[in-house]
Amino acid sequence: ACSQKKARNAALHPLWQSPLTIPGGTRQSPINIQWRDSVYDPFLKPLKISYDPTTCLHIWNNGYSFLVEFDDSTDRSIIIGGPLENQYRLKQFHFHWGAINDWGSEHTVDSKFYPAELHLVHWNAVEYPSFEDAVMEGNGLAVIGVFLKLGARHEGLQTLVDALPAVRHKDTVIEFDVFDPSCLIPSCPDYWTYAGSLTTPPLTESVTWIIKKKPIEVDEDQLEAFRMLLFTSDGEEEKRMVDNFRPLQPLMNRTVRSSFR
Ligand SMILES: COc1ccc(C[C@H]2SC(=S)NC2=O)c(OC)c1
Ligand SMILES: [Zn+2]
Repeated sequence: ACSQKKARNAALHPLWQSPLTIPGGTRQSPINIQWRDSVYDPFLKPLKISYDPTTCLHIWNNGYSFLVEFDDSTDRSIIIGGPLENQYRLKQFHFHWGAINDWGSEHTVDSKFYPAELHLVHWNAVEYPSFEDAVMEGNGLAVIGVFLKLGARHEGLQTLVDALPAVRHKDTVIEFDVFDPSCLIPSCPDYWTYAGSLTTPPLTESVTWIIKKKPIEVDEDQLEAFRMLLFTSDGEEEKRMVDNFRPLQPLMNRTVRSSFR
């Protein structure tokens, strides 16, 4: 049986060959957000987002997702307010998606999957000297999650989609020097927030999650553009980059708060 398990594990994408849960993990992500169990917190502030589009650096395919990375050497692109004690600096954003539209998001709402989910990753540069340090601290990171649903074409996303063929293979990168990711965040201020973790190794429990209630709309061609990316490097047998989301994790002793009634 253990050799069967080993064989099954070997069939998994490297992302999931490591343990799916970390021993002793009490605040793992993603989770299902049960709307009726979330608790309205009147003390939650509005989230303030101020990004400088010229801090955008490049897009790269890291073999798990495609990331748009930002110059985080100054406080030019930051978020503040919401559930956060400090301001946090934008480091990168990336997406998770499925092979088909029935699944793809990491978080679910009342057990409903969305076809994709955007993560905007920020780190606490007020208290920690580097992103790598912040990744190891309970209040080190703040990730804004935005659900993508099938609908109208998203013009802001299209500039990103047009660049994807150039990063089709793992470890390819292209310059991408002006992009304002706030165009990917719904204007509706409503969000849920909870204490969680990275959703890929090292799975550290360092993320304050801010999950926007309203999804953004993207069209089928834009989702298909995500699905033509590859997990594999040029010259390797092609494996389509799809289903790059972690399974749901137990809520354990956590409450999800909402910024709205
Ligand atoms: C070593 O530090 C890391 C490693 C991996 C990711 C990406 C994961 S975590 C997340 S949220 N979604 C993802 O796919 C990081 O992002 C903050 C940070
Ligand atoms: Zn992510």
